[in-house]
Amino acid sequence: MRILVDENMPYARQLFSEFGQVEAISGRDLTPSKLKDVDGLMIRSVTKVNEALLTEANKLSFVGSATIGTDHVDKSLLMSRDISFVNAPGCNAHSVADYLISALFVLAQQHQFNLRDKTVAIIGVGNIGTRVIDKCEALGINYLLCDPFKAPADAFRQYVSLEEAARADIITFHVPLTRDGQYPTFHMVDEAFLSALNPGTVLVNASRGEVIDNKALYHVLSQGKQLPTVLDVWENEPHVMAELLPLVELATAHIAGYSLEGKARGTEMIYQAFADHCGRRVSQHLEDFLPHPEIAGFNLGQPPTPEIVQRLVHAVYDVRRDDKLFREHALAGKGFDWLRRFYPERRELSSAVITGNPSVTSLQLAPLYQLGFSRPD
Ligand SMILES: NC(=O)C1=CN([C@@H]2O[C@H](COP(=O)(O)OP(=O)(O)OC[C@H]3O[C@@H](n4cnc5c(N)ncnc54)[C@H](O)[C@@H]3O)[C@@H](O)[C@H]2O)C=CC1
Ligand SMILES: O=C(O)C(=O)[C@H](O)COP(=O)(O)O
Repeated sequence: MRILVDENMPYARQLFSEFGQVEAISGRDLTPSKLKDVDGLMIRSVTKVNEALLTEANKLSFVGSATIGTDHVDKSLLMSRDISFVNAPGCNAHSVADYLISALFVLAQQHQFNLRDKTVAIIGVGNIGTRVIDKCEALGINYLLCDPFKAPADAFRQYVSLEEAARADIITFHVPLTRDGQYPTFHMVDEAFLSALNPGTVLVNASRGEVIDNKALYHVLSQGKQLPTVLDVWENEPHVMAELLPLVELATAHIAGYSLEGKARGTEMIYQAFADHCGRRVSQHLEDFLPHPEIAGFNLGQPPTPEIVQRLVHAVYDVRRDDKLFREHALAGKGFDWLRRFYPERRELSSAVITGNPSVTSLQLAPLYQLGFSRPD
């Protein structure tokens, strides 16, 4: 059996070798001829799976994407050709939510506001949005939910319209990229949306670049409207709109989901699905591969104050590291893709165990666990 795996997929060679011959490829540069006589194709979001790519795919029976998003894959085409498709729902949801919290702490510091006085509108309440809710609750931040698909069937939570959500202090997008239907997300943030926002509204996009019309954003920001903006994703990646970069407060190379755990979980999920597809039992597990984190935990000598919580989060992941690298390299040559290919190891908050000395009660530590840190065994 021949299997192609994206080179940016941790542990893929070890896992998929048990099924046959594995070749690592650059997902963005995959050409049709590479798929001749290939049985399984394991990709990430940079590989567009369409008619053109599959012209020489004479044996392909399985495509796995180690990602949450699936907008890069023509699923009906795969179905029509009897090729199984599997993605990895939720694999890096914790990672994206960690990214958001790390970014909000930075903005709160830069703009001298208290997150507890702010309301966050969460647009898209799926795997990521739900984790963002947990983190907001852990930090005592108010939130509004906007998800027209979830709202009708969710008796436990209240939802608001996008117009109401737009009045929040912070708006964060966790939607898939869609172009059809009643609530498409393509350019859901356009010039009209941006113009209607109160000055000072914080915008965060860690979903897909095309959710925000980048030209409109540039236009509104360049006219001097204050909208502190965090962009992890960009229209036309890997080609970032250069003029927009200086106007954005935090800028990163589509790495919100790039914790080692998030990426490795994605690989493991499609490995398990491929084993099923082949009628085999899995014999390897992620926990056998993940290395010990550099920061294994913290022992608190006093109850956690907001400042301590921020320092703990930034000790595990500080988005300013990635923002700096982005500004130095993203616009040059293959900079955007290299920042992703050679992404420095980053761990999820859950990789750090929090304990306290006897003066710290478990009740005082509970919000840290809700935020995503781990409890001792
Ligand atoms: N920046 C990054 O590194 C990453 C980005 N993503 C992006 O985040 C997206 C969301 O991920 P998950 O939460 O795991 O997906 P999910 O499928 O669990 O949740 C998405 C939610 O968005 C809702 N939604 C769809 N259209 C909407 C609209 N017009 N308005 C409001 N809500 C809408 C859906 O009903 C659903 O509840 C992915 O599709 C992917 O594009 C995912 C992982 C990493
Ligand atoms: O999971 C998703 O959806 C994502 O956006 C990925 O984390 C993005 O990473 P690549 O697939 O582009 O490496």
